[in-house]
Amino acid sequence: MGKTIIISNRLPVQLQISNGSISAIPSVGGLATGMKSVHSGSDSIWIGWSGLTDEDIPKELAPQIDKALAEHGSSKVNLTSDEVDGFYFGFSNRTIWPLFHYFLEYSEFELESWNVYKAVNQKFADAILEKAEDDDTVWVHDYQLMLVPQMVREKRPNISIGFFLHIPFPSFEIFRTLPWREEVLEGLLGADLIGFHTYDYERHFLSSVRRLLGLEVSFNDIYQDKRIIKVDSFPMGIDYKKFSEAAKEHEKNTTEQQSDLQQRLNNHKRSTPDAKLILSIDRLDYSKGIAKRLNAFEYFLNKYPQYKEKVRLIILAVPSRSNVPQYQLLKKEVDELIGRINGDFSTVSWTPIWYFYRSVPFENLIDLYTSSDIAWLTPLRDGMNLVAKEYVATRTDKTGVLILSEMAGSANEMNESLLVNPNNFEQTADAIYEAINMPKEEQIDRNTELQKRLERYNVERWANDFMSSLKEQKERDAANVSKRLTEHRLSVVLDDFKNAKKKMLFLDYDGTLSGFHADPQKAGPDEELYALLDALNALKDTEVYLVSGRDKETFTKWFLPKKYNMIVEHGVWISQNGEDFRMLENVKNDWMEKIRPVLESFVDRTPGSFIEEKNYSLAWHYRKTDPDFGNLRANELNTVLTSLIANDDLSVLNGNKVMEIKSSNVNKGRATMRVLGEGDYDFVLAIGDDWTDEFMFQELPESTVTIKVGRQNTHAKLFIDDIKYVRNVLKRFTD
Ligand SMILES: O=P(O)(O)OC[C@H]1O[C@H](O[C@H]2O[C@H](CO)[C@@H](O)[C@H](O)[C@H]2O)[C@H](O)[C@@H](O)[C@@H]1O
Ligand SMILES: O=c1ccn([C@@H]2O[C@H](COP(=O)(O)OP(=O)(O)O)[C@@H](O)[C@H]2O)c(=O)[nH]1
Repeated sequence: MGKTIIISNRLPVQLQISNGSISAIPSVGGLATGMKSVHSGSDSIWIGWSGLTDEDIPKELAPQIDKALAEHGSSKVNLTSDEVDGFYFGFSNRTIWPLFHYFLEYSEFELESWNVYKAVNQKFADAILEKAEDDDTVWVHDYQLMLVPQMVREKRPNISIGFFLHIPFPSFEIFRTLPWREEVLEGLLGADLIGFHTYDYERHFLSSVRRLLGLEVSFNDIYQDKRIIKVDSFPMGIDYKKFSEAAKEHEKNTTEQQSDLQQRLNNHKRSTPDAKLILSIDRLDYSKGIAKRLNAFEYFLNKYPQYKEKVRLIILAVPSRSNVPQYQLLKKEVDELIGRINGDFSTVSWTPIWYFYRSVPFENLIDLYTSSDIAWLTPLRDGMNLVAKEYVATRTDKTGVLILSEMAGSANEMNESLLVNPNNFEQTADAIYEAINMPKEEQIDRNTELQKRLERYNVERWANDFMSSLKEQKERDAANVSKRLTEHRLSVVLDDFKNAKKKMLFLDYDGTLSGFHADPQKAGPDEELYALLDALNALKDTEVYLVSGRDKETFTKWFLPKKYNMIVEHGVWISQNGEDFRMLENVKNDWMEKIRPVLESFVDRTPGSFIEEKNYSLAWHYRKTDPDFGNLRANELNTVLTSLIANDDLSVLNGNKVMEIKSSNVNKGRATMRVLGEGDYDFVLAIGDDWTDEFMFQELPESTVTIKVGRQNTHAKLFIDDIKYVRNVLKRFTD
């Protein structure tokens, strides 16, 4: 097991140079604060941006910079100020951040900053490649580095790569507006495991992958050519012990040991013992809803005037991304709002809002958390919001009320808090009222549950879960690879084939010999395929059967003149040596009158779907339908049909974007077994791609070489990645 390489834009510390000397200050923001705890306890290296541009660093200080970072287990990626502008202040925070937080109107789509984003992602990938060995694990973090997984994968196909997104993944309707949406998805799919904070973000991502890349998704696996990518949700926790113990220590402080801030907070408590302190802490970011919170506070004071002079709101707004115009505007808006509210409501002995625009050291954070009766955290959108968790962790006596926005990822796990929609002032004002008046016992009950969960699923557990899931995914991949039809395995199969006396090849058509097309009639054979099938049919002592679910008219047109052997409609019809099709099974089709209207009603209600009518079966195709909607309708149809056909001898086959209703005693396994019974074959091969081919894989004799096209679960013994490879393999039989 190799080392772990953590990679993120923000390192655990930010370097500053003043008067020729370097200082390292802790980074603010959930990614850095949370990952810091994970990093400190392991032998990982952390690669990221130091916070200084190349232009900021005098040549003579360069070695000291590396040394200062190495003390924190970190190493840097060098960025020029133009790169920081285009990559960080540009594409990351003027395009992706607003878009992924549903601020579509703030998103700028500039080709120039996209190009810088790509180039800088390449720089980060190169920094990993420089340090990584094949048995290392690379853990890439966040939206600034979404192209890195694929860039590393290209150069190191076997390395283990995890990616975690710390912000929301927006719904498809929002994500689709990004001009470079496919590139971003493909970048992420370079990872083996992609993690999100919540199931909602995960399903939005999967929906975009299905719709924009057309990839097959089964549960939380994405099937991409030769790889399976796992997607899952891992809600990030906090270093619970660090916060709860700091709070316990804090209680022991004598007055002299207390910070200035704590003394100021104490004065407040002393002067107005029955007044409540409400705390709001965020980076100054429009996604955090600070301006809205101020308006809601004003609304509260007007709705419940009895609380004037009885509540005080402390706003800690941490400076963030101040080169981005939207953040500058927000700063102005917040300053003005606070000025106005304080102007309107202040009395001689009371200012309703205390405002701090800065970041504070850890000990002051603990002062604020432990002194506040209520934490009011109502982002408009937030990937997780760790502050909410930190506040609860510091409540050593279990009192305190958390008012949390439904739009924060943490709301999913913090049901015992007062959850509000930040846009609903009425509800928010009532929540503040409820928080002020909540009996102590109820506060304790709620926090007891919250603390139990936060203590159990802490940041260490979160990181371990992610890493074990990544490891499992790699092992699963390796197990899968053990079934791949490698060159070595193929040569064994070819030897057996050559040494056999009487040989049989069963070949499925769609998805095996030919690719899919939205219109099945357009997926006809090409010249290369005819040439291949001619060559196979010319082989000595070898019989070849095309085994398909297709109707006999289509195969008559495509293949009868070639005199290929064919089994169609899953085994209803057979044609041998160019003879007309004859029935292999005695089946009826009078049931179709009952089923057809049901399928027609589904076609009417499912745009893009259509019915294919065969002699003895009906198929409902939904390849052209929106994938989520198609699957939903397919499930619905399955339920309707299952009850409808309960007394008939019919079954429903769920194929690749098609549902087919046919006689139960017809399937490819039974049909191929009948043909096989006509001779004494000592080599049999069956190859197919979908569910209907599993009948062959299961029913043919154990010695059969069964090959699945694709990576989905199968009864076949071997798998092949794609159609192109199928053709190459079959060509080898003719050499
Ligand atoms: O690095 P910055 O541009 O200064 O921004 C600070 C971080 O903000 C974002 O934090 C997110 O991660 C938290 C932990 O998972 C989560 O609780 C929060 O909801 C997110 O907004 C950003 O994702 C990080 O990359 C930044 O470093
Ligand atoms: O002055 C401050 C204020 C906040 N924080 C930390 O910044 C993080 C904020 O993370 P959160 O997930 O709430 O939001 P983000 O800023 O990452 O969007 C939390 O761990 C806080 O403890 C900090 O280090 N110094």
